Amino acid sequence: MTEFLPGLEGVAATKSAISFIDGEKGILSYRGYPLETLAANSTFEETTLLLLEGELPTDTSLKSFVKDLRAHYRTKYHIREMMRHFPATGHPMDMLQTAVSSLGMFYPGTECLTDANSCEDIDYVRNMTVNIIAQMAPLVAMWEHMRQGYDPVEPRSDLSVAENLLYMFTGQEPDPLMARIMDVCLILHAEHTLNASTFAALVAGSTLASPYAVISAAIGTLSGPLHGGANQMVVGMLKEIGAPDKVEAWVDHKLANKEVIWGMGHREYKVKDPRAKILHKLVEKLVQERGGHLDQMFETALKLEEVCADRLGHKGVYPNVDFYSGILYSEMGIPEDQFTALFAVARSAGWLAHWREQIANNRIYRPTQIYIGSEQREYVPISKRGAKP
Ligand SMILES: CC(=O)SCCNC(=O)CCNC(=O)[C@H](O)C(C)(C)COP(=O)(O)OP(=O)(O)OC[C@H]1O[C@@H](n2cnc3c(N)ncnc32)[C@H](O)[C@@H]1OP(=O)(O)O
Ligand SMILES: O=C([O-])CC(=O)C(=O)O
Repeated sequence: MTEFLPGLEGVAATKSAISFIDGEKGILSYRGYPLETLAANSTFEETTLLLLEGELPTDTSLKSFVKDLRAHYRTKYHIREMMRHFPATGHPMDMLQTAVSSLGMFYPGTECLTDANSCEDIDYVRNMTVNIIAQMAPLVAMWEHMRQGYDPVEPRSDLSVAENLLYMFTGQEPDPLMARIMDVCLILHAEHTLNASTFAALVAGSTLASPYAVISAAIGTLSGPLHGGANQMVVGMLKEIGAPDKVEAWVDHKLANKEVIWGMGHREYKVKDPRAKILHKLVEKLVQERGGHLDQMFETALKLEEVCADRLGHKGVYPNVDFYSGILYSEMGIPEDQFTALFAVARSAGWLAHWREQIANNRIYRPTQIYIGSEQREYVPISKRGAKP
C-alpha cells in the first residue's frame, strides 16, 4: 500500500552534501561549517563558492570568482527595455521571475545537459551559475528605480554583491555598516536544505530544463507567504497589531480563528531558528547605532515573540528566518515588497548548488498519487444530462 504523507513531511527526496539542519538543537551548517561562523567571518561571495564547490576557496579562486561575478553585474539592454514595460504596481518577485526566465532566451546551450555525466565540468553550467547569481541583485535594485519612473543606477564593478546591491538601490555610496549587514543577510539566506523552492528547482532541474527555467520555478515558489513571502507579511502584521499592549489579544484572536502568525513556525526547527537569532542581534545593533531608541515595530515584535512562546512553544513554534529579516530590512529603509526579492538574491546560490548536484546524478522526479476519484463511467451526451449543474 502506498503511504501518503501530506507535505512530504519526513520524506527524503534526495541525498545532498550541501547543508545540514538539526531542528531540535537549532543547528544549521553549510558544507560542515556552522552558520554562525560563516556569518561572523565570511562574505556572500566566499559562502557562495563554498556552497557551489564544497570547499572554502583559496585566495586565487575567490578573486577569480569575484572578478567573474562583477563582470556580469550589467543587465542586457533588451531585458531593461522589457522591464520598462512592466506595470509599476507589479510585485518585485513577479518582475524577478519574469526577468530571469526571459534571460534564458539569450543563453542557449542546454543541449549539453543531456550528457548528464559530464555536466558538472562543462563551461555552460559554470558560466550560467555565475551569470544568474551576478544578475539577481542588479535586477532587484534596477526595478526599484524603474518602477518609480527613473532610469536604473549603473552597476559598479569595484563593489561586492552586497555593496553594489545597496549602491544600485539607493544611488549612494554604501554605508560600511549597512553593507556588512546586507552581506550577512545574504549569507544567512543563501541555503537551507530541501525547502519548497529548492525542491521546485530540483524537480525542474531533473527534467534537464535550462537553469533559467529552474531558477524561475524556484523564485515563483519562494514568493508564497508560507515560504519566503512571509517576511513581507511580518511587517504588515506588526503594523496591524500596532503596539506591544495589543499583542496578547491579537494573538489569542488569531489562534481562536485558526489563523497563522507570520514569521513563526518551521517544518524543520522546533526551537528559535538560528538565523532568526543572528538577525535579531543585527536589529539590536542597528538600533544601538541609531542611539538605542526602540521603535514601536521592534517593541511589538519582541512582545509577539514572548506571547507566541507562551501560546505556541509547546508545538515547537518559534520565530523563523522571515520574522526578524522583515524587521531588519524595514529598519534599513527597504520597501516591504522587496524583502522576498532580497531573499531570492541570496537563495540563488543554494538553488544553483542543488541544481548542480541534481544534474550530476540525475533521475527525473516523478512521484505517485493515491487516486480518490470515480470509477470508470459512461460518457453521457450533453442533451441527456438534465438541468442539474
Ligand atoms: C523561509 C521560510 O519558508 S520560513 C517559513 C515562513 N512561513 C511562515 O512564517 C508562515 C507561518 N508558518 C506556517 O504557516 C508554518 O509554520 C509552516 C508553513 C512554516 C510550516 O508548516 P508545517 O510544517 O506544515 O507545520 P504545521 O502547519 O503542521 O504546524 C504544526 C502545528 O503548529 C501550528 N503552527 C505552525 N505554525 C504556526 C503559526 N505560524 N501560527 C500559528 N500556529 C502555527 C499549526 O497550526 C499546527 O498546530 P496543530 O498541530 O494544533 O494543528
Ligand atoms: O527550509 C524551509 O522549509 C524554508 C526555507 O527555505 C528556510 O527556512 O530558509
